Amino acid sequence: MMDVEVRQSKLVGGGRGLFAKKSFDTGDVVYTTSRPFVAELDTTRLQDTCAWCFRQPRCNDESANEETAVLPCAACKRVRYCSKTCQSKAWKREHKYECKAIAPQDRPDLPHGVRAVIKLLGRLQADPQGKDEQLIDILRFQPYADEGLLAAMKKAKPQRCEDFDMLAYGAWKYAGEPKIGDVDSLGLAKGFFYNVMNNTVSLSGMEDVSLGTGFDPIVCSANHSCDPNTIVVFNQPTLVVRALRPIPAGEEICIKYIDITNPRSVRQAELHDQYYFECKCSRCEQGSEAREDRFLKPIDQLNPTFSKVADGLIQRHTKQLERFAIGDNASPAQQRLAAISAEAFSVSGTTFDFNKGNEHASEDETRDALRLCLNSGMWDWARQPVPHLLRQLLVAKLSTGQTYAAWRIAAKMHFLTAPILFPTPSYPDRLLDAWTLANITNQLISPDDDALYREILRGGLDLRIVSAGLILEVHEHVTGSYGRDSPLGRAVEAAHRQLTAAMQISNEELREEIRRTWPKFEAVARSADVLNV
Ligand SMILES: C[S@@+](CC[C@H](N)C(=O)[O-])C[C@H]1O[C@@H](n2cnc3c(N)ncnc32)[C@H](O)[C@@H]1O
Repeated sequence: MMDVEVRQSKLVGGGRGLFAKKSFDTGDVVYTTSRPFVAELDTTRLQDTCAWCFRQPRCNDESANEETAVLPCAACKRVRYCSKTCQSKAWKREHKYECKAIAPQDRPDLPHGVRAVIKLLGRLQADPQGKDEQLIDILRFQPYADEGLLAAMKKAKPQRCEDFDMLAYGAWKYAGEPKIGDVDSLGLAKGFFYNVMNNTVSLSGMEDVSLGTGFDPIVCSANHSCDPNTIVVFNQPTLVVRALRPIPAGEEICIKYIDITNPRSVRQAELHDQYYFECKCSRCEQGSEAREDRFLKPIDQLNPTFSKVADGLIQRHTKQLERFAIGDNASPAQQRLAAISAEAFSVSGTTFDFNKGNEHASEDETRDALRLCLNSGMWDWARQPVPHLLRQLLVAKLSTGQTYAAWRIAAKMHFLTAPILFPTPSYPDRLLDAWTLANITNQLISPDDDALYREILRGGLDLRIVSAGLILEVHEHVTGSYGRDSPLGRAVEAAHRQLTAAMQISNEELREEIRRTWPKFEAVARSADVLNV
C-alpha cells in the first residue's frame, strides 16, 4: 500500500499530481522505489558504472568481491555490471530486449532515450495481459497527451519535436516494429519518448556527479514548486522522496524540477523552456520581494564605475536580458543589473542555455565574474550566481590540487551560502557541501600537510576539531535525506566510526571542543579572501 496517490492537481494547468494519503513529519520517507522504472546511464558512464545499480565500480552485492570492476555484457559489450546478480536482474527485466539492437560495434552508443524506449516496448510486448502494474502506470502517465502542452512544446521547440519524432521512430525500428495487441506501437513509442524524456529525474552519484537519467511513473507525477515540500534523492539505485517539512494528509506533494536557488525570472524561464508552464507557487508570487531576488542596496545605487561596465554589457546580452529581468527591466538601473546578471550567469554556466559556457569558463573568468558581482556592492554571498561561481572556483581548485585554497572557498560557502540557500540542514545539497568540506579538511590534517596544519593551529584553529565537527554534523543530518542506508550514509557512518575509535576524549568533551572551536572556524571562513586565493 502506497502512502501517496496520483490524482487531479489543483494547480492551474497542473494536470495530475501526487498527493499524500497520510501525514508525514520532516525527514519521513514519502515514497521509495528500489530502482527507477527507467534508469539509463549517460553514454559517458557506460564504461565505468554498473548499468543496473549505478555504482562505481563495485556494489555491496555479496557476489561482488573487492577486485571486481564493472565487467561488460559478453554479448553486446556496450553495458557493464558490477556483479552477476546485477547482470542477471538487468537481463531479466530489460537488457534482453535491447542487447541485440545495441550490439553492432560499428554503431555509436544509442542515446539513453532510445534505449529506454526499446526496453519499454520489449517489456510491453512480453506482457500482453498487462500484469506489470508499473507498465500500466506508465501508460497512464501522459502529460503530453494534453494537446495544449504538446502544442506549447511544438511552438517553443520545433527542432526538439522533430528530433523526438525521429529518435522515437529509430527506437521503434530497433525494437523490431513490435506488435503489441491492437495498439499502434509506433504511436506508443512516440508517446513514451515525449512523456518519459520530458519528465526525467537526474540520477547523481555521491559527489553530485551526473550518472544518468531516471523515470518513475509515481515520482514523475509530482508537480513542481519553487518551495517544494519534498526532496528526491538517488541512492544508487534506490529512489527516495522525503518530506522537507510536515505534510498533512491530502496535501499535494511537490518536488523541484530546476535549481530553485536562482532568481524568479531565471526559474520562470527554465520552467517555461523545459516544461512549458508558468509557475505560480507561493515563492514565485512574491516576485522581487523574495530573498533570492533582493540586492544589497536599492538598484539605482550601483556605483558609477560599475554602471559604466554594465552599460557595455547591456549591448552584449540584449537577447538574454529578459531571462535575467530585474522587475520589468524598464529603467536603465534595472537593465544594468540584468546585464551584470547575464554576464555572470553565462560564466557560471548554470542556466541550461549556457551549459556549454560552463565547461569553457577558466578559473580567471570565474573569478572575474565573482568580482563583477561582489565588488559592485549589490550581490551578497548567497545571491545567485555568486554561489554557482564559488562552486565552480572550488572545483577548479580541487582539480588542480590547491587543497588549502579549496578549503577556504568551501568553508566560506559553509557559513555564508549553504544555510541561506538551504535552511533545512538535511537538504541534500547542503549535506554534500558539508561532506566535501569534511573531506578537504581531512586532506589538510594528513601528515603531508603537517606544516600547514600547525600554522593554522598557531592561528588558533584546530582543523582536527573542525573535521570532527563536520563529520558529526553530516552524520546527524544524513537521516533526513539520503538516509543511513545509502552510499553517502555508509561513507559517513564509516568516517564516524573511525572518529569515535580514534577519540582520546569523551564524546561530551569532543562536543565541548567543537562548540568552542566553531566561532573561530566561522570567523576564519568569513574573512577568507576567496577572490584572491
Ligand atoms: C513531470 S510532469 C508532472 C505530472 C503531470 N502534471 C501529469 O499530469 O502527469 C510535468 C508537467 O506537469 C505540469 N506541471 C508541473 N508542475 C506544474 C506547476 N507548478 N504548475 C503548472 N503545471 C505544472 C507541466 O505541464 C509539466 O510539463
